[in-house]
Amino acid sequence: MGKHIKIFDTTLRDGEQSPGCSMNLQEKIQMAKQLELLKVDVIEAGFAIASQGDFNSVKEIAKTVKNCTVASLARALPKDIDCAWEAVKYAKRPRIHTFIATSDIHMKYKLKMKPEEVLENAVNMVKYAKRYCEDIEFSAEDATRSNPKFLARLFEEVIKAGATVINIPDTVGYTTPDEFYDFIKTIKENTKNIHKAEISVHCHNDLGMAVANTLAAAKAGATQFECTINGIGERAGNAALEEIVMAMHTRKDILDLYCNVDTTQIMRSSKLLSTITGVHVQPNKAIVGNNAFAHESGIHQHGVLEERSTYEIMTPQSIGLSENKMVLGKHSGKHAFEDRLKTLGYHLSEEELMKAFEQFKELADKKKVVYDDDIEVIITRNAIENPQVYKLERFVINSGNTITSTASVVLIKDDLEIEEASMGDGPVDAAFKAIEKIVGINLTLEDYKLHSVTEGKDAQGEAVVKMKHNGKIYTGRGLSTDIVEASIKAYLSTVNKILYQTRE
Ligand SMILES: CC(=O)SCCNC(=O)CCNC(=O)[C@H](O)C(C)(C)COP(=O)(O)OP(=O)(O)OC[C@H]1O[C@@H](n2cnc3c(N)ncnc32)[C@H](O)[C@@H]1OP(=O)(O)O
Ligand SMILES: CC(C)C(=O)C(=O)O
Ligand SMILES: [Mg+2]
Repeated sequence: MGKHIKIFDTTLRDGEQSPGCSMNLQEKIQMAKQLELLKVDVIEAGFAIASQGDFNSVKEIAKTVKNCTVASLARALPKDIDCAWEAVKYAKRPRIHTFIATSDIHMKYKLKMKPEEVLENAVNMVKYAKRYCEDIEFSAEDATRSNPKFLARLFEEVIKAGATVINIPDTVGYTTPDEFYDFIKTIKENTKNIHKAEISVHCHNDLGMAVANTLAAAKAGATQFECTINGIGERAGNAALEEIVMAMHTRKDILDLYCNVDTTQIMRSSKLLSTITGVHVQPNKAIVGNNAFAHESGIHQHGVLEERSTYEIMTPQSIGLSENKMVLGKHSGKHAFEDRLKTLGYHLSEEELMKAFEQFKELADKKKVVYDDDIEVIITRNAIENPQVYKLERFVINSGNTITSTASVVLIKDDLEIEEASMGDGPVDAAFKAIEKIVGINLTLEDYKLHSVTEGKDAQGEAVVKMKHNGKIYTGRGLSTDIVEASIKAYLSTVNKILYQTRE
């Protein structure tokens, strides 16, 4: 089973300190309920003295949440502790979390206090908080840049004063995994009564090592991890809860740690937070990023289709996603394309498949993502296509609002290139006139429509043209991410239809 780790979620406190991540009362309550479903052990609901709104949020969360400890942060000041208690006292399991900085830099420049004053203050405030509440967490802010001997002495005294949890924050995200391991080991070895308190760690991500540092701390004896959903928090954020939890889950073989978190609630928690704050996670974010369970390249898609574990170390279901994503794009291969066709209900012959795949690759070179709609369009267009007498090779358009549009079009017929140029009333008209010169049949344009048939900024446009020839109307369609090209293709498809239907 391994060592049990308590998960202390500070999304609503440190997380909320991220620029742009403020939440109102209702949003905080909603998020707290989701954290309860996620089964975290502690919810740090806010910093009660920060504002009336924060006080109300902590108080309402304390009243609402039943299955987690609810904590409020408080500076080492009586007024902060009074306020924190007034807010958390409604909780089934309340905690006051008080802190003071212990590094020389913070003590000298920020607090303007001597180390002995800081120590005395810390002890007095833990005693003060203890009058209210049994569960007291004490944090030594900027611990990793503090003198370990001083820190051990201070911890020993605050444990004597009643602290139940000793938190060792890497406030500025400065440490490294090996260093943090050694640091905690030293603290443990030099704090005589350390066994009377839980050791907690709180890592920031300034150097991108918050999760690694957190996990390294467990080996040295930490049993509470402080973290946030999506890794939000001051500056570069805090250790991301989903990364810590899934690392423990996926690598139990070497980490030998477990926690109570229901991993299937991870995605929902991440999405709820993004929706509330309007701050989206980067697509390549571990665990909860849009691409974390997506495969675009052919070799990977083929591997995953054969056996998921070739390229997936966790199941999407384990974090609450229904399935992985096969994104079709220019790096995709035939296996994934054929698999998608089957999912869409198409069973093509080898020849049809090769043709459709070629068209798909051509399209994928122009579009970032080829959606199911794009594929449907390729297949249905192929099914209703007439033999192509003329094929578009290339075209050049010169157009603008102060010049007459000109088009030069090259078509292929019987493996020969035929080129013509023309002026026109706009780029499409110029292109149509150039084609007319090449094909030499008499056509009257009756109708011309253009619309988007697929999604995205690079959606495909479909042009539909109706042409009159010898008293009969012929319809042609053309598809491209470029609307002039779609129009030319539509025109050519009409021409080919006429030539096919009037052949002798
Ligand atoms: C590492 C962390 O994440 S710490 C938590 C950071 N979070 C926040 O600061 C968010 C909420 N903060 C706030 O709303 C405000 O800063 C308040 C209400 C806490 C304090 O506001 P103000 O009274 O206006 O003080 P201000 O924020 O400008 O300065 C901080 C004061 O707290 C003191 N202080 C800082 N930390 C501590 C501490 N742990 N214990 C005691 N005093 C402290 C500073 O020395 C400074 O004191 P001074 O006013 O006597 O110079
Ligand atoms: C208040 C403490 C725990 C903190 O957020 C930090 O040191 O980063
Ligand atoms: Mg912090």
